[in-house]
Amino acid sequence: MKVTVVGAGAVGASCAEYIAIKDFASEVVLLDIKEGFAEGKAMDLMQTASLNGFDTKITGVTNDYSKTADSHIAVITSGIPRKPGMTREELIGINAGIVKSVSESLVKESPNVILIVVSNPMDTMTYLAHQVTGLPKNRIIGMGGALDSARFKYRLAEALEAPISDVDGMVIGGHSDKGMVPLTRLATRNSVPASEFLSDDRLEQVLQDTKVGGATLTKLLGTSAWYAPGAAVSGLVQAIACDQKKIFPCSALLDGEYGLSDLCIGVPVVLGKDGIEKIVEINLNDKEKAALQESAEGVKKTNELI
Ligand SMILES: NC(=O)C1=CN([C@@H]2O[C@H](COP(=O)(O)OP(=O)(O)OC[C@H]3O[C@@H](n4cnc5c(N)ncnc54)[C@H](O)[C@@H]3O)[C@@H](O)[C@H]2O)C=CC1
Ligand SMILES: O=C([O-])CC(=O)C(=O)O
Repeated sequence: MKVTVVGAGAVGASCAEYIAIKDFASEVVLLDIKEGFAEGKAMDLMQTASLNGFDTKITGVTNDYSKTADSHIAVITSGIPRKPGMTREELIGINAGIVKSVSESLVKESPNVILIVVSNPMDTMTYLAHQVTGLPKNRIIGMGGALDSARFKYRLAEALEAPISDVDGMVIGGHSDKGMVPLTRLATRNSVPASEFLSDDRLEQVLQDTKVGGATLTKLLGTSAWYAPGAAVSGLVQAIACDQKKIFPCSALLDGEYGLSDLCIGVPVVLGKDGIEKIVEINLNDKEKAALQESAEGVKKTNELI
């Protein structure tokens, strides 16, 4: 199993590290446009192999797509991150051009590849990757919901004063400060609805904290987060590589599901060896439907900018 990660920056390197540590891929190719950068990151990571006990071979290349040939999965993290005070949408001017050329180059060398798009604004970049590559819709996946759900679980565990392994929850909708739809009604602590333990106000606070999860970290760090994003991507890569058939909320091209079409937005999907093997349609209540609809309108507005 060969995995390419484009962009050897904070998220790309973290993602390569988690993939390697889980030791399910034979090879990870890190590619960056900055001369020697991916080579350096790959060498540093390889020097953790004997310490962390993995056999995945990580190589780094400077913009040489021939080295990515016949990748099963490719992750696109190339592009600029936001700075405090910015929205993800403001990155579109620079990142759209990068995602377009990177997607084209990847597919040229690996026509059967499954693409995972991370660069922001992610839902629009996922839509753009569809437009420029024409790959079937199961083979382009946007990563946002897996990360947002991990942040939701973190906030739920904090509110419930419970271990994170005891809580479950999912975030659908666009990967943006306003567009995320944390499904508080369906959140649970060990199968018991979280609403049995938390007041409406506390659950609303969890929801709001989740939606600004990325912005909160960007303010603290001066740039956006990378550990949880890298771990979330590695989870998607593993689900595909190991044909796990796990459900993750991912940005998928919709064609009528949830009453939405012609956009990529976060919905629950089954991930397996063919990428998105199924879009799972869950019954939303009127409030959740309205929130998803509003989120979709926001994503469509951003899509108009490309
Ligand atoms: N979807 C999500 O949940 C998340 C998305 N992101 C997004 O991921 C992107 C990367 O974030 P970071 O890794 O923190 O940024 P970073 O600046 O640390 O790394 C980006 C890397 O991309 C490289 N790059 C730029 N243009 C390239 C090109 N044409 N070809 C190959 N490499 C190129 C840069 O040289 C740099 O090393 C940002 O757009 C950020 O907003 C970040 C976290 C979560
Ligand atoms: O906040 C950002 O800009 C990066 C990102 O998408 C996240 O960490 O959720």
